[in-house]
Amino acid sequence: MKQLFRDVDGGPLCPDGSVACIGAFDGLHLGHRALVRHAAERARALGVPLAALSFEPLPREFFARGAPPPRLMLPRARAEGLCALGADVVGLLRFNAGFAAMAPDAFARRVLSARLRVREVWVGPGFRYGNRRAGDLETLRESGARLGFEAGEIEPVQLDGERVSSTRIREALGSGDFDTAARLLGRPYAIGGRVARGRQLGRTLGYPTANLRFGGKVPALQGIYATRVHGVGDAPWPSVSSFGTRPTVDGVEPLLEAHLFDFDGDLYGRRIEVEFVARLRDEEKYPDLPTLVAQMDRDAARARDILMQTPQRATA
Ligand SMILES: Cc1cc2nc3c(=O)[nH]c(=O)nc-3n(C[C@H](O)[C@H](O)[C@H](O)COP(=O)(O)O)c2cc1C
Ligand SMILES: Nc1ncnc2c1ncn2[C@@H]1O[C@H](COP(=O)(O)OP(=O)(O)O)[C@@H](O)[C@H]1O
Repeated sequence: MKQLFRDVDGGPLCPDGSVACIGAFDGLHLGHRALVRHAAERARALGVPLAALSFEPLPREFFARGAPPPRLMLPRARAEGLCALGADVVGLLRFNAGFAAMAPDAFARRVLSARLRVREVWVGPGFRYGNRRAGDLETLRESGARLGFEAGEIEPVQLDGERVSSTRIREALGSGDFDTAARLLGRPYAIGGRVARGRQLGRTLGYPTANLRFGGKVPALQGIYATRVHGVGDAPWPSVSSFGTRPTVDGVEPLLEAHLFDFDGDLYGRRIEVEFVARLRDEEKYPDLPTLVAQMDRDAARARDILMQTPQRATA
């Protein structure tokens, strides 16, 4: 990670100026990538750093409160992805009541001007910001005229005649359509994290599983999947994974658990990425553990077959 900040106020982060791009950036799909890459080119042309601005929690999570909408990626993966696309500074601004109440011009003054000394700001089509979503490209340009920056928006990125959006990706993931999700994302859908300890029951069932927490967020998919785990061997590791609350063992917190085929070793604390290849079924509550294990045997056999027949999806 290059430089991460979370607060609206504080000292200038880019004293010699910057180019900024702003978005929720959930998923970092083809549209987000086009925006960040364009802003990165502008930053290079002007010889200043690129600041990518996003929010945590996501605005729609903040407003939904009780029933937050599912999300595609955790903040760490989003920040790392933004850096990989060319951001030198990443802002994951704390989206709280105070932030939501900020007028558009105050956002421009405090964040864009005081903290980042922006010279250009780039946003996606239809971008809105500030209290009651009152800010748009026009208000950004008005603030810029006073504060000394320019603002622009990129063309919408389309796929199959429709705009690429996080909503379309959530829908594709929900129905297990990983080909469509991968085409919208420009890479296969994967969830990364650090392997945590569980109840150590898996090994007694013959299925040790590397567990990833989803940080209390609502994932965009649930069920049993054929997967490939990145970060263990040199090549993606064939595996079968469960993403759910484990009703059979009275689980509560949703966990992503990956069982790596023909692997025996300690993964605790390791950073891995679980790439989703195909959906096998919904999670079920079984009457006892032998019934669950018999089903896991069938899941594992099917996952092996599918993985053998499915080539690695490409990254754009
Ligand atoms: C392929 C696979 C399928 C699973 N299917 C279910 C399921 O349908 N219902 C369920 O309650 N748990 C399911 N689980 C989760 C197990 O209950 C869990 O892995 C087990 O309790 C071990 O937990 P531990 O990692 O905390 O030791 C599945 C796990 C795997 C690897
Ligand atoms: N084939 C395997 N797939 C996944 N994890 C494995 C495997 N073999 C050993 N492990 C290790 O065992 C741990 C999982 O064992 P498990 O009994 O399910 O414990 P826990 O409940 O703590 O996840 C993993 O985190 C990893 O360190």
